[in-house]
Amino acid sequence: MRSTAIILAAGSGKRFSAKKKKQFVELFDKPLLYYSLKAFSESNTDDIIVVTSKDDIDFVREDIVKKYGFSKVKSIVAGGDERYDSVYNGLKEATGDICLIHDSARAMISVELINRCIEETVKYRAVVPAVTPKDTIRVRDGEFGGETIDRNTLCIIQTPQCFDIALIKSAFERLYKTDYKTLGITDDAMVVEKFTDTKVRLIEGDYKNIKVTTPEDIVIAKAFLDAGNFL
Ligand SMILES: Nc1ccn([C@@H]2O[C@H](COP(=O)(O)OP(=O)(O)OP(=O)(O)O)[C@@H](O)[C@H]2O)c(=O)n1
Ligand SMILES: C[C@](O)(CO)[C@H](O)COP(=O)(O)O
Repeated sequence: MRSTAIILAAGSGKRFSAKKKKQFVELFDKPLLYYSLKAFSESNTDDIIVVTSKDDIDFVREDIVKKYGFSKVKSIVAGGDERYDSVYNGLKEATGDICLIHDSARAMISVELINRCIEETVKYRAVVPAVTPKDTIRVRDGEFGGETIDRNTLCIIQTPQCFDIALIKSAFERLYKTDYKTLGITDDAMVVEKFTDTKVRLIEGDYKNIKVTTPEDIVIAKAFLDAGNFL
């Protein structure tokens, strides 16, 4: 089974509110995107597609992919306005049997989790990593807290989100035939479950697999790198 990873790096980082896009912010002299590319390159993934802003394609090719020798990268394509648009642009280039869709903002992704995702996707066709919340979770009700939800009935969804390639391509083709901008699509599992009859299997994620979203997160990511294999 051949696998293709789509590494998403075309966001604008509004919540990160920094001069530089978060996927290019450096940790130990390497851009955040480097860490996902390193992990997927060292994993059992066969091919990699990077999706980045049109203006950043040359930088990604010359200053990241070629500089660090990420030879599994087969193409670098332009992203779109929303995450799902970027995913769709990556899917147009994806080949093989299974596809792993990963946020480059989740720079602490491990080779172990990637390989486990591949193994599970070969069996179940649709797989996402998830972790159990550590905090108490409540529904918002205006300025007040609403119902408190039993956190053991909830899970925090991560990436890579992994699918049989024909399944995910078919789901996205159907998505774009609808009024998709009104659907509030925030991940790929939603698309598969809305537009196919496939249930998405949850596998154990990794608390280190955080999504760098606000400035505090880059400090946490640096601490994880500092900790190395200790954690
Ligand atoms: N149009 C987009 C939007 C997001 N992403 C990628 O999807 C991942 C998750 O998105 P998010 O963390 O929301 O990144 P941004 O959209 O950049 O952040 P913000 O919402 O704060 O602008 C990131 O790796 C981001 O680069 C993308 O490739 N194309
Ligand atoms: C795909 C995702 O990482 C799963 O938790 C998340 O939905 C991405 O959300 P974002 O707002 O695009 O960062």
